[in-house]
Amino acid sequence: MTDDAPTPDAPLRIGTRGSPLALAQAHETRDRLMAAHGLPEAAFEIVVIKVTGDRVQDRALREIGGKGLFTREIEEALIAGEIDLAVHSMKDMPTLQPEGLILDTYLPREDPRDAFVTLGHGGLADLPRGAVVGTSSLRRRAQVMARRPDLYVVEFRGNVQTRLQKLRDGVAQATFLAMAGLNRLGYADVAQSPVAPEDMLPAIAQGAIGIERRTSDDRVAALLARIHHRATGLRLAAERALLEGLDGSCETPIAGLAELTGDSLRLRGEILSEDGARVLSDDVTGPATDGPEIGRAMAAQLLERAGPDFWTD
Ligand SMILES: NCc1[nH]cc(CCC(=O)O)c1CC(=O)O
Repeated sequence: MTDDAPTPDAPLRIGTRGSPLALAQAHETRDRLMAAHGLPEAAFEIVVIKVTGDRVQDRALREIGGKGLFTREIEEALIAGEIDLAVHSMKDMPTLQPEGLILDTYLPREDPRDAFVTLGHGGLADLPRGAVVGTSSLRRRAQVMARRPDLYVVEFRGNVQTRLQKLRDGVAQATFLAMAGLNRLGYADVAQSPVAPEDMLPAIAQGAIGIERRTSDDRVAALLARIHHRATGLRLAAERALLEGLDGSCETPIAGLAELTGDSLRLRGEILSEDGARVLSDDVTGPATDGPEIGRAMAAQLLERAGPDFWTD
């Protein structure tokens, strides 16, 4: 290791939210850095930052600020030099980073699929007429309504335990969670079944962890270079170009998934009206390194087909 490696006296400060999933992701980042550089655990410090999105539990996220709600305060700490890197669920990240920050390091992606979680109802198709599905995601809401217009969708927030309790209390018959979150938290026993992307295309970047740093910090850049997962980076480049082209925020139901097979990349994208009545999708395969172009072209194509009033009607 070089002279400027972090030490127990001057540890590398890893910023994260305090939720169980965020902490698991910060620990995974630390463990990968330890292994890649032969550093002791004491060379790292996990710094928990309280963010608005975690404090406010009684309102829908899009009412209190939409995308960036879980990340803005962490980015401020990074800019202020209170932490040296920030670990994020890429699904929650806007496509543009604040001046002075860069987000180009990805850990190997977890399962990107959604999980259908229920206490004894099989799959979405097996739910009785008029059953209730809990979700706070506009995408999942629209996708459920597209396939089962007879169902009711109610707002569902909180951690995995809270949501399972709501199912036990009969507030809803089913909910959706990211497989990645369940896997990272070790909830293998939770009543769940992965939903095929053909049935429900996941959120852009679902299951991917990204690490943000100060653009000027060459030392951290060098440390992170060794844990970057290239294949995840290629997939995310395609998905996030699609998101950026669609100008996606939390306020619009958008789904997308890129997959790599050897040197070829397949990108699937989908936009939905909020009530799920209109669904437009696209599926394009091209060279693995053309993700940004494929994503941008798909966004333009979908917007063209959607017309100006798709999300405002
Ligand atoms: N919006 C919240 C959020 N952000 C990332 C994940 C799951 C983990 C991931 O996708 O990486 C979740 C919860 C969920 O959708 O179940």
